[in-house]
Amino acid sequence: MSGSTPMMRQYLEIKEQYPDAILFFRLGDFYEMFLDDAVTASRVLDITLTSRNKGAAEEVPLCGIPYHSCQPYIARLVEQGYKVAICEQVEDPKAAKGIVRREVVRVVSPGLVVDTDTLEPKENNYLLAVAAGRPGRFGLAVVDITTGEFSLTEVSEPEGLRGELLRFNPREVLLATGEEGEALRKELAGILDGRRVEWLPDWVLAPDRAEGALRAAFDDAPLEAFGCAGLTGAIRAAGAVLYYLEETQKGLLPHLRPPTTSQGGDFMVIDEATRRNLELTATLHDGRRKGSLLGVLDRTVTAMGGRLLKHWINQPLLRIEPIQARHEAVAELVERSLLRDELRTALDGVYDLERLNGKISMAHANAKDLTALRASLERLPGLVELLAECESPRLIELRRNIDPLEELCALIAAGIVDDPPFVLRDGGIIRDGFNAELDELRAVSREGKGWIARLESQEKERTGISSLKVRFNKVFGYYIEITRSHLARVPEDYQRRQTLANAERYITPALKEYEEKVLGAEERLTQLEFDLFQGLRRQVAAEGARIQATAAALAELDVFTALAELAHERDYVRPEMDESGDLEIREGRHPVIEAMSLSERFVANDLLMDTRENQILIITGPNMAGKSTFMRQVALIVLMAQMGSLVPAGSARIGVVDRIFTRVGASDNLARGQSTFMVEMTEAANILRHATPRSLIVLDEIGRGTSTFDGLSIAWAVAEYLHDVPEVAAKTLFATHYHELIDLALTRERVRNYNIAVKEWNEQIIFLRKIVKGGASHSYGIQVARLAGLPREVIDRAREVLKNLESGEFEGEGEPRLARGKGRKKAAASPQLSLFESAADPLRQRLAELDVQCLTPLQALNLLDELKALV
Ligand SMILES: Nc1ncnc2c1ncn2[C@@H]1O[C@H](COP(=O)(O)OP(=O)(O)OP(=O)(O)O)[C@@H](O)[C@H]1O
Repeated sequence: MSGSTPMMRQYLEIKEQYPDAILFFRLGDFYEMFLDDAVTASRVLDITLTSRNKGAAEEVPLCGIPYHSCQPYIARLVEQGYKVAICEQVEDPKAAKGIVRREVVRVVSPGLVVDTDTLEPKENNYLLAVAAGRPGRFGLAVVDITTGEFSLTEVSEPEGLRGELLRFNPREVLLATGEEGEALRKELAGILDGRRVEWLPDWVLAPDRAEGALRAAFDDAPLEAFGCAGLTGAIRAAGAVLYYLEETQKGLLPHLRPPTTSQGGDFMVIDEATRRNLELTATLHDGRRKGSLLGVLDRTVTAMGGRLLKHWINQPLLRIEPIQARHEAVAELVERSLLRDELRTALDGVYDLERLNGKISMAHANAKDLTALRASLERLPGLVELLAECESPRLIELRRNIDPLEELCALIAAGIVDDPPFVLRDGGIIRDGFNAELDELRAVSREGKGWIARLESQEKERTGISSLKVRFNKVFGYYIEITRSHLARVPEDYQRRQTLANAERYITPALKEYEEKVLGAEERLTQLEFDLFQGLRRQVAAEGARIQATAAALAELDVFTALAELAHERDYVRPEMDESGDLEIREGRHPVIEAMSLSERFVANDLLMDTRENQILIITGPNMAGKSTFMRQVALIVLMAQMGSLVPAGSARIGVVDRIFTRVGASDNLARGQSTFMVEMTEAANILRHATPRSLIVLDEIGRGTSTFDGLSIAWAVAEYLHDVPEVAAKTLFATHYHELIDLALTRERVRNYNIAVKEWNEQIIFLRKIVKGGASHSYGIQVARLAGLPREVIDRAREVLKNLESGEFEGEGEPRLARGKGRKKAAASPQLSLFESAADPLRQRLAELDVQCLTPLQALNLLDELKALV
């Protein structure tokens, strides 16, 4: 219907290839959108919707934006999750026979933004592909096209996959159509919200094709070079990413780095729940950086450093030597405060070399980007010299890795003026003396302009007309303008060109001669400048790998100096690292809470955990006492130590931890269609399945989301399991309001009780914030409720009810009912406990038949259910 004109036919043909994108169709100085695209774009961009052939049967909705200010419009559409295909005129309209040839030159989507002005400087903008690997394994490929970073990972559990997705936090995710993609979408439910999902045809991910594409992208290197040989999932995901880049960027990106591959075992594993709960890079309540660990730690002065720091927080190390190497570098910079200041001052003037390099190699960079590169490179010799003083091996290595790129710096300095314009087509970019032809053309143009400028005063004098003016416009070029009242004095040699209401415009042969010179020279000039600029940009792009290597070294240097600055300011210490499995922290503090302005001073606390005597610490104490704070602070100190930072403590000895698990609070995950309790149990099951004796577990009030007895039973069983089963015997911090759990220490040798001290005073409680040995006898829930302002009657009645409950909780001899009985088979030597003292015989029998060793956590849960039914 709308294809009645050749242009519309061309439009529809192109649009057919990009059905899911909004097509920006270049028409002269505008990008036009038609039909449904126009309706959508006019709504999202708030621009006027008009139509072609208005009123006719073939009315076509239409809207447009000027091409020279298209960036903000593209950014807004992409921000809203749309994909934009940019279709340009690819031949000169003057030279075209018939309709101008048009092609899509680039597609922009949330994961493919190259206009770095619209991106957060200290955040990567990731595009991520997920693909299934060998049974039970998942591969991921991640790209940031602004920096050229490309990495592959394989994980072996769905939890790991979700954790990785959260770690990279991509704006766009690539999945294969068909069953595989559908299954992955279900697996990632909740996590994909707010991210664009692009569905790729499944043949793209065929293992052979993907492998071929990956190798072809990097000089046919063998897969071993990328460390991904045999990792089918990672290779397939890489194939997906490369395909999408090829399709949308029209050719691969020259600055894309060969991928690096990581697998389980390289970094500390932090699952999805733990990442969120510990608020590593975003807070739980508003998802912002401020208030998170990253928010506190980030003192970097460059965008590259900011992004690297985030990586480090997200990927703490496991091997002692590299951890210590980082500590040593930071510690040296803490000591040398003058050097640190100088380094930070020098780094402060360094622009985002990674993204500049990306722009340069994708040919998006303008002259200002090259001067920014030059200004950054000029800092390098100074930085290298400052680093010459350093002694720690990592800093010495960084110094070696900084390539001063002096010839590149000199090239840009010689070629580009100090403060060039943003626009590339209007000249004024290339420095005098860089190119002889350019200098000559400039001289001609200058001379001509000078002659024309002098003409005005000469002619005024010759004609005696004081209001005579020499002017220029695009239609007539240069002309002489004389007002009506002086027409009588116009000389013979003036030739009239135009008559206005109160003036006449003239030219002279000499004026036209000079005009030709000037305009000819200028036209040639701008073209030549543009060509020279492009040549320069290509020369710089050819050194992309060196720029990237230097950028990486600078980013790391920035992170070291930033961590040192923070450590100095907040009085952190260098932790001692070993493989002992112990955690010994003196005067530890919570890095984020201590940095907030509290009404009270932050109270430091000690901790001792090991695998011999202090494996499980049961922490009791009233609400609001500081249990969660204490446990999180331990986890954060361990994580900070292993990422290479110094830690907020008086002293610390950290036995390297392989995973940190947390089960904290009630984090609803209704998006996954699970209840609060179900989420809690799923997380607990995950912990029991994956913990190792080298792990650290933080359990905050497990079992709270169900009835008291059910919850207590589960908490009890979980603690016993962590104690008794050697394969999962992780160091565990277990905060609880079930005071019955204190009794676990009676029967389990590596369980210790602690509580957070409070003082009672006039029915009030005073929080002392000190962790002390022993269990708390009391939860003071009612006092805290009173602090919160519950009405007096409610508080009084609660006291009464509590009294009744408490009297029922103990038996005649004052023993808690829970502390008696048979307990698990394993603890034969200890006093026997049973939760089910009064149960009838079938229950006993069922219990006796049980082989606890053979139960999975899920079976254990089902069993509990069954046992309860028997009761
Ligand atoms: N060591 C400390 N020094 C100073 N203030 C602290 C300390 N620990 C905790 N606080 C303050 O107490 C508040 C409550 O702490 P937290 O949430 O850890 O208590 P909790 O015992 O886990 O409470 P609940 O059992 O109700 O969850 C914190 O928000 C913080 O402001």
